[in-house]
Amino acid sequence: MLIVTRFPKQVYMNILKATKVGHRFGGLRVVEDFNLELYEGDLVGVIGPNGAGKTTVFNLITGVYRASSGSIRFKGTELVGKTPNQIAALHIGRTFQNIRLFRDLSVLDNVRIAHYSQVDYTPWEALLHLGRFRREEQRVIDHARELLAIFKLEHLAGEKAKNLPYGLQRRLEIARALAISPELLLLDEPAAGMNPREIDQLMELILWVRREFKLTILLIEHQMKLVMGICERIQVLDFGVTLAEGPPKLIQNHPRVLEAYLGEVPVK
Ligand SMILES: Nc1ncnc2c1ncn2[C@@H]1O[C@H](COP(=O)(O)OP(=O)(O)OP(=O)(O)O)[C@@H](O)[C@H]1O
Repeated sequence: MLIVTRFPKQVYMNILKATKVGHRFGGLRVVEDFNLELYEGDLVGVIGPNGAGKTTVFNLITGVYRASSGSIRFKGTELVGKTPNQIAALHIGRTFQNIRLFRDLSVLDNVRIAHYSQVDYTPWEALLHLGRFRREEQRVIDHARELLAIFKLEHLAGEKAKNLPYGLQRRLEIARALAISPELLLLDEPAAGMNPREIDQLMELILWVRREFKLTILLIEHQMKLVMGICERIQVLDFGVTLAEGPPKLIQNHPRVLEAYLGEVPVK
């Protein structure tokens, strides 16, 4: 296992290592020679123009797509070839670019359902409502309520998800992703559609969640304020190829990044 020393006396374990990852849709190569290393506690951003391959990278990590080539290792375990459920069971959580809540279920049930890949009872115990089933059910409900309280959504527990304002739906998605107790959290455009005040709150929330849940976070974002404000490292994709990577200051002034973004997104 690779380790890196960032500060004296502290070592950080390698969490994710993507090596020479490639992906094609038919004849179209959308990710090429993608490399990424994440260390425990990292907060890293992936940026790039529309269609650059960012969400595809998330889908490759989470098993939605199977990489055409290369390797993606999570704490040493190869993810390529695993199903999304198997990958979630390894404690890799994610949110989606287009909110994917169960719109007609309550806020509480949205978080509750996410726990079921990890409950510890047999179908028989569930059918007969035996002790272990009841205890597990209570544990799931308690944990779901705890998460709602953390995300200041507890008072909306009984409300249908679709009735929440957009910003709160995004927050609920993050709460739900935390239900599987992730070690690695992937956030796909968490600030999409948010107003500047909501973005400020989201930035604080992401930093707090990372600290509180001891997470490693990889996020895709078009909102440069958020990316430049909280990410320690940024990887820039364009046409599936990494254009640049490094700390925000370096990326902000990188000529190839400015060129790729010209006329699209203000980098400052
Ligand atoms: N299921 C699919 N089948 C075919 N092509 C796809 C599929 N999903 C994505 N693509 C193509 O792959 C390329 C990369 O798409 P991707 O969604 O990863 O980009 P992105 O960087 O996340 O873009 P955006 O910022 O607009 O979300 C695009 O050209 C897209 O049209």
